Amino acid sequence: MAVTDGAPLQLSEPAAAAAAAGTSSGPRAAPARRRAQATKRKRQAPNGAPAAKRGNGASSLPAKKTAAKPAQRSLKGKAQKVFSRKKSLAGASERSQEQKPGVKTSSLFKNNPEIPELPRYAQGAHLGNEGLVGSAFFRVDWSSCPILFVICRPEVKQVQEKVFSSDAFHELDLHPHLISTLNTVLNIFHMTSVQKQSIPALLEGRDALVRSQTGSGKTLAYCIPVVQSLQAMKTKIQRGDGPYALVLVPTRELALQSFDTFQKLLKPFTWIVPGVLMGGEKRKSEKARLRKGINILISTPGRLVDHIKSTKNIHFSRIRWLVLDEADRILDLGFEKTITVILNAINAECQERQNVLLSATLTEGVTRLADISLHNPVSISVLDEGLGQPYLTDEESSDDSDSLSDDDYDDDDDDDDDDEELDGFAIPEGLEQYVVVVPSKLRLVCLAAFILQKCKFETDQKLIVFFSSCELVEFHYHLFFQTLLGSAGAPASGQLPSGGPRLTFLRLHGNMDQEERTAVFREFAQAGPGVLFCTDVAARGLDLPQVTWIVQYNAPSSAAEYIHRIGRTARIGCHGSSLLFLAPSEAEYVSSLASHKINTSEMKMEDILSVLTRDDSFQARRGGGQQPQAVGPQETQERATVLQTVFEDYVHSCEGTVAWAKRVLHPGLRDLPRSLKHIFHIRLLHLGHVAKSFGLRDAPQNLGGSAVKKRKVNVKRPDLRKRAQQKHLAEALRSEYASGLEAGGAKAKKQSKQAEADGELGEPSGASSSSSSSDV
Ligand SMILES: Nc1ncnc2c1ncn2[C@@H]1O[C@H](COP(=O)(O)OP(=O)(O)OP(=O)(O)O)[C@@H](O)[C@H]1O
Repeated sequence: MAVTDGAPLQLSEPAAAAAAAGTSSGPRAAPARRRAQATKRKRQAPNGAPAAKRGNGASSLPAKKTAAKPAQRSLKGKAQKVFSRKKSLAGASERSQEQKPGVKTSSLFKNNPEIPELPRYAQGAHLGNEGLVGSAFFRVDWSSCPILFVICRPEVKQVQEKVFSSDAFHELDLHPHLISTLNTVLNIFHMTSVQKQSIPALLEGRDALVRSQTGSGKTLAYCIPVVQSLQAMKTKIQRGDGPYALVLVPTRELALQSFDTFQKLLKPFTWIVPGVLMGGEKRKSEKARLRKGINILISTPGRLVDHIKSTKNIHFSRIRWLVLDEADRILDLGFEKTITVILNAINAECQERQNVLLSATLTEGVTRLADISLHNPVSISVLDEGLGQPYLTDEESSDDSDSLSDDDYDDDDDDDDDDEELDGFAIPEGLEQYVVVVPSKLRLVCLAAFILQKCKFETDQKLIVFFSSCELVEFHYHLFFQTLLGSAGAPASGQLPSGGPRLTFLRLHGNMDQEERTAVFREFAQAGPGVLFCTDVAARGLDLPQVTWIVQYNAPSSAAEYIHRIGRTARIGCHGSSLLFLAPSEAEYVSSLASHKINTSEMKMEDILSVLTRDDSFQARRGGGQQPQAVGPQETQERATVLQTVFEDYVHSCEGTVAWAKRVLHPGLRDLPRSLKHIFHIRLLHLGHVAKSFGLRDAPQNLGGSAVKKRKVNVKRPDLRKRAQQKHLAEALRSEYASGLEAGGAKAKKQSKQAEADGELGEPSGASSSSSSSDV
């Protein structure tokens, strides 16, 4: 991999000097002139970043429903407050620094909990830098790491699956134009393993239950037989005939993806018209398209039910194919009842059809769905033999995703298993998985350093960074965009080679309007190097080419989610890597993953941070420039402090951003599986330290200085405890729904009702979610 020199990022002198001295210039120190200049620039996009609403992430506006207006406003034009290239601004800042003592940036490297040693088989990875040795890096403070644990897990192997077969498409009995489209338009010649097994069976007219790893070509496995059979119908299909094939997918992006694939395959068969229905689109124009006729109908379940109820021109009398893609996800999102309504509607009009159900995992719910939707199906699984049963037993499958109760926060109740459905699930061979254990205080700088490492010092890097909620995505997107883009994203500086890496920041989550989501999805799919900040809205099924790294900044809610997230890289036989961030108190999660045959290697935080020594933008400056620069670990620490100061200065540059940072700080309030509560729990984190990872200088008052104290009170007073549990539950539900995917809880119900009223049911329906999965 080519390594390039980094472009220096020019910190204003005082910021650097303050950081070197452990201080920073506070926002109030900024003179009026500087503010005025910043305001003047407000509407100018930072260098290299467009000012459009969407696009490469240049927008200063958080997505519609996410961030509060004051915070939005405060963000505009702030970036260069810190990264000013203008001497006059630096000078102004310097003067203010002299006039008013700055705010101290407390040490990032003191009083951190010890980083526990991971089991030997989880180690060995490094970034390729001359390493800093971590042993002397931290002072142990056991008081902030109250729980000791012993890691003990079985040795596991990464499951591997042969992606490609040696069989070419032309060996199949397909229309020659279909084969040439595959070869010339899609540039595809040989079948993947799952295609090799599925396509012949489907061409024979069988129903099929298909299970295969992420990125193994499942979409074409059903698209090809559908197109082949429809173009071959004796009576030529007319547009006005309506749907011959119905494809149900869980999310809008997947609907678009499937639609794109059909569109390509149908190029030689122009009389067959594909169409997509999905939440977020205008219902009226969808009705008009239905009236004209759609022969291959791709839809999200909620929106289809909406049309079934309200659109006269929808009928299923000619349906020959029913495809349920990502069936596990459809059920996870609470669409069981919705699917039942759709099945009943189709069955009422036609019985004779082929049914295909594709799922990465086979839970009990998926099995039930297969039972009611498939007839004598062929079961296709291209996983290694002996990797477990395709179906789960009742005991293995505890489908409780939508049955949260107060007990979810009951510390004593650990009788549940989080991610039961992974037996036999495959991780692509070319995927290397890493974990980095980072104390809370250093989280933010570590993520920034990793992004800089990949995007500034390496070429052709495309990263997806997963967060657990829309708010977290918005917050970090803006924070990084405003503070880092000056260095890596706007390589006007001569040190980056011309045509070299150019950093793009994008974000994708469920609170963005559909137009923006579609644009971002398409842009990132086609983009070169860049970083996509997202929720799990992008975790499943999305085919985003050439993604090299998956970063999980917030841990996934289950091992299944972990696999879906990392499945966005190393697709279709390519190589890719993933990195999971964990706090020291969360290190045991490595064992939990290993128990599901998910084997990670450790990446050292020090190695990630050491990239900062290659970037003189973060050089700490000393008074008069007399003292020698630090070297080795000390230099890394100083530069990390400079970077943290940049973040803190930015966040504290106005009340809006401080308030925003406080609002998104909800550690441990996510809907995590009960069996993992002992790993991911707010009481195990030091809130003051966590606050630093949001660019805050102190722990927010309203969250209390010590979560441990809170807990003690709650233990003594059950009534308070219960109330706290309910509050946590509400937060968890809100957070999960806010990811744009998960449904459940009062808010989801309310939203669903609203959506029903608006006729916008493309996204998961809370009403459906609250229904019991056993209804199917
Ligand atoms: N036979 C093939 N040869 C080369 N590339 C292929 C082949 N089949 C599919 N692809 C490409 O592989 C990528 C992944 O395919 P696809 O999205 O269908 O995978 P998937 O199994 O549905 O993944 P996921 O489980 O994540 O949804 C796509 O870009 C697709 O064009």
